[in-house]
Amino acid sequence: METPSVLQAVLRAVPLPLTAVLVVLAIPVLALVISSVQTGENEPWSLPNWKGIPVLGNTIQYMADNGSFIARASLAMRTRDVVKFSLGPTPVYLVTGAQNVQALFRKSTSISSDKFLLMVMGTVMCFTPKDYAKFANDKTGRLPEPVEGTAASHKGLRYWAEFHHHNARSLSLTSNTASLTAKFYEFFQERVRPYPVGEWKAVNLLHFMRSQMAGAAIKAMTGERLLERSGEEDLLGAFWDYDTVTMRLVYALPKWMDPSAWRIRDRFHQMAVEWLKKDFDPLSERESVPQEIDWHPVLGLAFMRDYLNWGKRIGLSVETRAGYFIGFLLGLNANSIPIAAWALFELVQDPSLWKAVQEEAESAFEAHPVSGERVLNIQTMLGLPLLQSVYAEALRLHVSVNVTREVISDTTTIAGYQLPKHALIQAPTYIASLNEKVWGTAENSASEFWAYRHIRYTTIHGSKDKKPEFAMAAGPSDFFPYGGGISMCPGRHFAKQEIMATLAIIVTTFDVEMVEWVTMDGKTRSDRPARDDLKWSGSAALPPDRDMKVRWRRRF
Ligand code: HEM
Repeated sequence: METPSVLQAVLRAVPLPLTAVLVVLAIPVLALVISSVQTGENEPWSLPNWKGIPVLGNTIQYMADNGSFIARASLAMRTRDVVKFSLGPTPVYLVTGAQNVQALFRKSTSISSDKFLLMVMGTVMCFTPKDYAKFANDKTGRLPEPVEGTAASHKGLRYWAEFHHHNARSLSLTSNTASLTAKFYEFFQERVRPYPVGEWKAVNLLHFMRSQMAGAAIKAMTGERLLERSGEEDLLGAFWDYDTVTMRLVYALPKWMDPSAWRIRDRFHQMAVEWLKKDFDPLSERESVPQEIDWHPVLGLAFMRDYLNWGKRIGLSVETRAGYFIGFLLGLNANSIPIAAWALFELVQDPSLWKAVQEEAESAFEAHPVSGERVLNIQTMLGLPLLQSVYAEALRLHVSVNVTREVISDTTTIAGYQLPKHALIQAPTYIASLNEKVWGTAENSASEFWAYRHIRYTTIHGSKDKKPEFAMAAGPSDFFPYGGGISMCPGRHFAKQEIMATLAIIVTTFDVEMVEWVTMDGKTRSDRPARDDLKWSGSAALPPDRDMKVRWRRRF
């Protein structure tokens, strides 16, 4: 069971005056640090400190209750495109609006996405201090050509460029995504098939997705040995616990202040270390598995094998390799699964929508030319307008990532404001994708799930009939759940295929009826529907804070 961080516990348990006293005690030290960070000229409007707590007010709220922080910032950003606040000693500029968001995603020598990843490497991804330093000292960037002026002073490997090549590029390749989707589809089907045809069974949907969708995705990516080694239930339990503490780790409170978060991380990390040490490395050394073998039961998919062997080749420790591997598992599951669950919740609550998606999804299944087995044609599925619209709507409503960049040149300009070196710029997806002016219509406000929001009807040539087509209801500056630019999520193609395939399989395989909302223990009836769990605000997809109990019956 996850325990709150010290900061959260203090905020919950201590009456504000005392919290304020604690904070005020820290002010002299912080004021000193803050005064040493240059701020830019021509400053944008500053967000007032939370509860009037001087210096640290916004930092406390950002770290302990990011959801409320973003809600407060969102109000301020109704009339402003840039708002400033301080996160500890670092000035942060929140931005919204097409030009500002696009400026973040453009190729640039002034801003970089490496800082945020470094924060993650040192905490969530368990890099050893020695390996962390290799990345921290490499200023040459991710592109094939080093950042101007850095090549001469750089010695040794270009870690960022290598990392980007293996991590991001490999997953962006269509062939790798196709392999992953094919395996995921196979293993997810295996988990749906055992349900008896025609018999009603009770299922908690979120729990089902967190166990079966995650189990199938991990097996597809890494083979079956990792799951068998600790037992699937234990491994997934450790994974979801780890997922719960990532925000606490990123805004790293020292271990002594928040030991449980680090213990939870270390437990899951250790499972990956054991797998690498006892299964992956010995077998990779004994046999060279050719690239043509796409999926191996102990070593996983070819591109994942390559990624893990790359770390070894360039001298990263087994702890660091296990660390970037568990970071990858986080990418693989922590966002797609809540989004798929939210989409399912919506479909179950609206039987006519379920039926419409079911009929549409049926059209993407066909008989396999050799075995005659019913299979999903992924390309056809990706073109289904309603299913795509449901997927996009779930992402729009439930992803809250503060896409982060650091100013790395002496200064840079956004919306006419000069931002100083080392300042952070953040574009919160939650502000852009809930903007009423952009997404709202007379019938459907921006905050509502409307399955048909991203569908337009076009005339069929020579006919009076109209045909539905998928078209995002707004542009990429208002919808960027996968970030953008060089560090844009490399898993986005797989995520889309995984989420849509999961929905297509479930709606076509089962008839479903809602029973009730339940709390996260899976048993206790909840008197309200699920809401976004804002503990994840700023970092990822927001999971539902309630589960939905349904009964379903296999149709064939
Ligand atoms: C709904 C699903 C997903 C969402 C909303 C999501 C969102 C994001 C976002 C916002 C970023 C940072 C982008 C930026 O800085 O501009 C990111 C990075 C990343 N994601 Fe995803 N992601 C999803 C699924 C996945 C999947 C399935 C994988 C792996 C199979 C994955 C792997 C990664 C990796 C490795 C990075 C780091 C990229 C880098 O910095 O070079 N993600 N993701």
